[in-house]
Amino acid sequence: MSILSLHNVSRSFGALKVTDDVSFDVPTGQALGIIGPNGAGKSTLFNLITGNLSVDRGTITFDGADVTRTSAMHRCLNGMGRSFQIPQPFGSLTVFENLIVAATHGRGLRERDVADDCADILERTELIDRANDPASSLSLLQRKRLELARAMATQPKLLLLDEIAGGLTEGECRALIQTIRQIHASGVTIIWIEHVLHALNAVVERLLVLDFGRVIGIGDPATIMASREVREIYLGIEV
Ligand SMILES: Nc1ncnc2c1ncn2[C@@H]1O[C@H](COP(=O)(O)OP(=O)(O)OP(=O)(O)O)[C@@H](O)[C@H]1O
Repeated sequence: MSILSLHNVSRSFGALKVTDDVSFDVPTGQALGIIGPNGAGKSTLFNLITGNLSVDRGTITFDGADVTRTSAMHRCLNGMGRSFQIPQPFGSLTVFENLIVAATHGRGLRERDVADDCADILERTELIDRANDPASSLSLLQRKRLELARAMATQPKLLLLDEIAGGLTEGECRALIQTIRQIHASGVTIIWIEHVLHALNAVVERLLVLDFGRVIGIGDPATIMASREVREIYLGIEV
């Protein structure tokens, strides 16, 4: 059973085809990693999946329903949560208030109905000690954790992570991986765009490679990373 299916999805910006006839399925409960060179179209693909951009052609099915023409808000309310490449929390609000905003808007509920869940998410993302501090006072790792927590506050069935490990030290990266593994183990399906390959490989069961907007490989991570095409195109290694 797939929670997400893309069928022949394409999108251009003017003459530039950024998403080119992309089709793939994500089985419920799986973690899928997406890799590819800068400009390959990874973030654009996320924006098409979440409804932040509209497709030119093709269909997107989420949780059994065709969502191709629905809004980003509709998809969020129905269980798609995402983080953004550049965290943009409400800096003057506290960490807890940031979660409340995400939860009330992302789930269509009132504050008193989401407060306990928000506290629980702050525990799981190791931010509970910073709950009453302004978001602007957080370290980079904590801002990444808040980005993750805000996505989790919408109670996603499918969590999309856009380069959440970028810029972290090795130790910070390991700590974040641990949290993401725990979220995945709790049953959340994950699609994760990442350049930090060891972080991806610690979590995902399948890898998809994009190049010039096309899927050039999808499968188990070891097979994908060993393939001649991926090594040539993505890693720039001549074989
Ligand atoms: N709104 C837009 N208008 C015009 N061109 C765009 C737009 N958004 C993205 N592009 C172009 O589409 C291509 C793919 O961009 P995208 O951000 O999806 O790539 P990416 O794989 O996520 O890159 P990175 O790894 O650097 O984040 C790039 O050439 C980019 O300049």
